[in-house]
Amino acid sequence: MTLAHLGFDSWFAAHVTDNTVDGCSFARISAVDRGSYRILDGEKEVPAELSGRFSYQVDRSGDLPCVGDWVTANYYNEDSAAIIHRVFPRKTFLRRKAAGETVDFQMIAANIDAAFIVQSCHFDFNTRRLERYLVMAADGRVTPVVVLTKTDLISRDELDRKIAAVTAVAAADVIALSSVSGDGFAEFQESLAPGKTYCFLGSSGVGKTTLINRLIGQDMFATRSVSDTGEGTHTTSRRQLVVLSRGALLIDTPGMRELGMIGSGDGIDRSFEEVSELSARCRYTNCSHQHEPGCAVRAAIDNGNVPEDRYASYLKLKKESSFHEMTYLEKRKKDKDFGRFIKSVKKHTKR
Ligand SMILES: Nc1nc2c(ncn2[C@@H]2O[C@H](COP(=O)(O)OP(=O)(O)OP(=O)(O)O)[C@@H](O)[C@H]2O)c(=O)[nH]1
Ligand SMILES: [Zn+2]
Repeated sequence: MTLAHLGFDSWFAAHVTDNTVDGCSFARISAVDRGSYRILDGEKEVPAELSGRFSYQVDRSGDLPCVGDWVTANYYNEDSAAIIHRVFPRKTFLRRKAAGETVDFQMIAANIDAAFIVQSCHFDFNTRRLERYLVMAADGRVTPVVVLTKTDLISRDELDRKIAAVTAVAAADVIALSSVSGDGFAEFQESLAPGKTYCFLGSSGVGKTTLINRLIGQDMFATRSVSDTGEGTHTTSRRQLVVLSRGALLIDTPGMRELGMIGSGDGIDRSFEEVSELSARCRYTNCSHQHEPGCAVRAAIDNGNVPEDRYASYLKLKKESSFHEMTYLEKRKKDKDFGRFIKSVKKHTKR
């Protein structure tokens, strides 16, 4: 297996710099457990820790490596352990607000090509909740795919209505399946591309674990737990990035299972594009869309082009996220700094 099989593509190759390379290898973070890491390079998976310099330079938790990150590392002790020197810029990410009053974000996973937003057709189905997950995906530029599970529990008509309700709020593909009858599973599995990274988001009980276990199946590489390597107390965590037998990559972290808090306003504007586009057409640039004359948003609600409840959830999400806007802007600036740093060194990526 090569780095390309683990998802190292031309985007990352273009972000290689002389600085990042000097004598280091590239690897992908496969597990994080309280400051200790596991890294994978296609041939081996070893425990790793951050270099002193890196630890010292990191000033916010979001800059620490998370599952799915590409890093540069030095191996030692006959390649049985490694030191992490740098984290590559993230192509995409999932993050949530850190607990408490801070404005920091907690990175949950990076470099995910598509997030499966799972809702059960049965009890969990809720388009408002779906919107939250869509915003979270849009925030980190992850492509959302909606998966409706437990189709065995409802009629075909009801399923059609649910699919229509999803497509009304989500610019995303919709997959419907049942892990009990097996309907839709094969198509779902075939939609996973080798070398692409996926994850599952959704409330507890919607059927994520059932689906993941079915995908992983009996694959030994995927299911062998990290602790099996017997390397002591730091390796008790389960591997969080697994390679499925058909070559697709799956990220499943404990943090992903407790998602719920949204990230930033930018994601909201992206997933409520029709609303944010309207607001650009209001007469006043600082329009509150409440009673100003020439308000394009109110006009669209009044003539039924934008459903009132959709607009209400847009406002609600905006309000929740405004507190974190600052952090996001800071982050953007940082990304720009990273951009300046880019010098392509393609020869280092031929492996
Ligand atoms: N009828 C039906 N039940 C299902 C289906 N998929 C899963 N279940 C059941 O739903 C329950 C919850 O499934 P899980 O896979 O544990 O759900 P989860 O989303 O992983 O939940 P957490 O582990 O709490 O995050 C279990 O009792 C499953 O057997 C399905 O397609 N149809
Ligand atoms: Zn307005």
